[in-house]
Amino acid sequence: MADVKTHASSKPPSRTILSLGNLPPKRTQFEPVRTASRVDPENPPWPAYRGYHKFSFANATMGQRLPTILGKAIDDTIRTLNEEYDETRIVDLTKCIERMQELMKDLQTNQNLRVIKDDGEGDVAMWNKEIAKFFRGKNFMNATWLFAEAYKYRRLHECFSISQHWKDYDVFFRQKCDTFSRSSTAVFELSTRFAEPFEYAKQASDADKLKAAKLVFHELTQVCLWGNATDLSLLINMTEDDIKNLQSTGGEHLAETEKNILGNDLDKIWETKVSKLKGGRIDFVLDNAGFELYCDCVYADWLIQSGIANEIHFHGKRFAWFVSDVTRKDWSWLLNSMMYGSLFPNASDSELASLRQMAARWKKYEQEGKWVYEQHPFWCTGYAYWSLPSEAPDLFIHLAESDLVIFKGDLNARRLCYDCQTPASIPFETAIGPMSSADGAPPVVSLRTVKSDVVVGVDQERADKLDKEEPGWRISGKYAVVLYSEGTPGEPNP
Ligand SMILES: O=P(O)(O)OC[C@H]1O[C@](O)(CO)[C@@H](O)[C@@H]1O
Repeated sequence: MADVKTHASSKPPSRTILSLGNLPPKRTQFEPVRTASRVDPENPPWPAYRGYHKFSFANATMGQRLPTILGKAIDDTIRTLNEEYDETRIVDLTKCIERMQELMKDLQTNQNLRVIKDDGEGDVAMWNKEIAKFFRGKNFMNATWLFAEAYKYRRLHECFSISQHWKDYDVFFRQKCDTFSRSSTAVFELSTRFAEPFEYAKQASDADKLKAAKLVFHELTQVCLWGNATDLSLLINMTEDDIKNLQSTGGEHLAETEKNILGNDLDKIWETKVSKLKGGRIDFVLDNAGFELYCDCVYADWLIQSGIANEIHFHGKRFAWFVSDVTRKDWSWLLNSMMYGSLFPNASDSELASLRQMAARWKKYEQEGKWVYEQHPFWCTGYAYWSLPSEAPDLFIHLAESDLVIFKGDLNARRLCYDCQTPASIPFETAIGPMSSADGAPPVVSLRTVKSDVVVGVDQERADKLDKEEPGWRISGKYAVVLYSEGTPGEPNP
């Protein structure tokens, strides 16, 4: 073999200096970096966040938060194990715990992402196609944060879904129930206002009614928005008072917090959409169980009573997801414990009656088909919503029939915007790509308290100032956005 160092071709070429004076000037900003057709889960429209990025919340989440969350999940399962008496179930659950410990090892030693085992769930094909096409050879820290974090929750589900007796076990269920029962002040603040059917003043003219409806819309949308501040995955060490502060629902507090809504389309949503809607269909893509779900339901109740909607679809998760997301069990738990439970030992009889009155009405909505709870497998995948029309066309066509789709919370916002380093000033419509521009894309609202890096639809100067003066503002949950896209009416063509 020729010595590479002395071979003629290894000599550096002599330097040629080009004069480029007549070419167009260099640009420094290219937006978006990738056009929709070149975007894929490993290559979002702007550079992705990844676990190894120390500048991003991805790093703390993948490195510390996820192992802590998994450790608590193991503790919960051991508690259940200690309460079990049947030998076959005990042996079966012990294996689930061993699988969780293996997952912990994979996470802490940053293993490559393997395929999901076939546990008969409707999402296995979607997961494995995405892993095979885009994440082969990637590990927890260098895969995109959105995918790696979602993948961890799917692997956690697999620990149970391949068991015999514990397929639907929810390691976060105890915690979810617990926060709702610790939210009594805000729970009764709302139930005592909204238990009685909503009515306009007797002499009110149509104009008065519209004005009153606008005010209620403004305030209830904010109640629904700030209900998202109580997120179990972040509030592990919260005191009762901290929770109370986050949940204040009084008018004064709302006026104060409206200043913290950095991108605020509330008026636009009312003027162009909600005020014109009569007997429409509204969809909620839910986020957290317990108090946030309760706020969503209070809001949905008013949307029905005011005649704005006659059908509400609630989209939840099929299994335990990002700690506190709503599953069907959480949904039933909320309505039934409001109706029959004894969660609030210090509440007065009249407060408890208000809660039961509301629960009875909500259950009736369900029986009448005015409220529909759904759980499409796509919601528990690692795909961003840019992929919703192509990966879940049935779901897209279903959403296209809605008059308004409200996406709750931070994770939904991350998935709408592809969870990448989008400049803050990029308009919401651009940031959500096909969910705004695809044929049939429905009107979409994002109600989000900001708890992770990606922020769009916000004045760039304000975002830059906060980056400089208030480090941590992107993950504190102190700020929020209410962003709206009108969509692209027409026949869906996913
Ligand atoms: O319940 P939310 O509002 O979706 O928030 C979930 C939290 O978890 C994260 O996914 C990070 O783990 C962030 O999106 C956010 O901090």
